[in-house]
Amino acid sequence: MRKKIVAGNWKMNKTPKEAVALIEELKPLVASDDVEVVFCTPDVSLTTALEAVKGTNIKIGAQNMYFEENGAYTGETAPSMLTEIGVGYVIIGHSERRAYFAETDETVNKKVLKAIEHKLVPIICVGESLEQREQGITVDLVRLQTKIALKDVQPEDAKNVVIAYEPIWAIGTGRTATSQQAEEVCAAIRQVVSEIYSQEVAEAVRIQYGGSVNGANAAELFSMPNIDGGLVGGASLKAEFGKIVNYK
Ligand SMILES: O=C(CO)COP(=O)(O)O
Repeated sequence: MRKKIVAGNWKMNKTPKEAVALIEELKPLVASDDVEVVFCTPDVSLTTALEAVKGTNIKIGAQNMYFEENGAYTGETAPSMLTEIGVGYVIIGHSERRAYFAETDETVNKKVLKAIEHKLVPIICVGESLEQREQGITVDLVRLQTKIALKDVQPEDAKNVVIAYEPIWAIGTGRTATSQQAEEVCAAIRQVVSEIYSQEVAEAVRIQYGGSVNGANAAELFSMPNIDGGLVGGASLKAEFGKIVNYK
């Protein structure tokens, strides 16, 4: 049985002080033995966030990292900088990074490989635009994004990655994919993982849905057979996140 994983992507929200206040508010609400809970905070809040979650099951993740070890890459964060402070997860290839910061399937793959080398769990984001959905190429596109992201990833490592299916048209719009739409694409992702590796790897890999997940729709989405939790934006910054984690 795959353990569900619900991650909050805080995006560029909350100063370090605000992050602590939010974590203190959410701590009692997100307590769960069944669900892995991750808060992905801005980099400058990671240290205080790690302090704030001590003694709980909550894990802390970053929202991005670079694929080099160190060097002249102004403004970037190296994987060892994350692991040294105790970060365990990192979002890779979010559609906002692809749209505003020129990330490509190839840089996503480099980051995934580097994250794995450093024993960070990558949360790899894939998903189509509205135009692509209307063209009927969603599954083709998401298959391709998944294949390129996992290039050269070894089967044992692939079992531990998390893939987040986030249709761009559903992000921050209040327009959630229906559970059938989300399930169809998450099933297609699991199918491509089984084609690349094996049924065993496909059964192990966790696939999240993201895009306007809220307290009211989480239960239906997360009960679908191929949806193993969610990557949550707006609603992860509110008490509502507790309802999403405890969706049952
Ligand atoms: O982009 C998202 C999570 O990474 C989803 O954002 P919203 O939940 O705000 O739609």
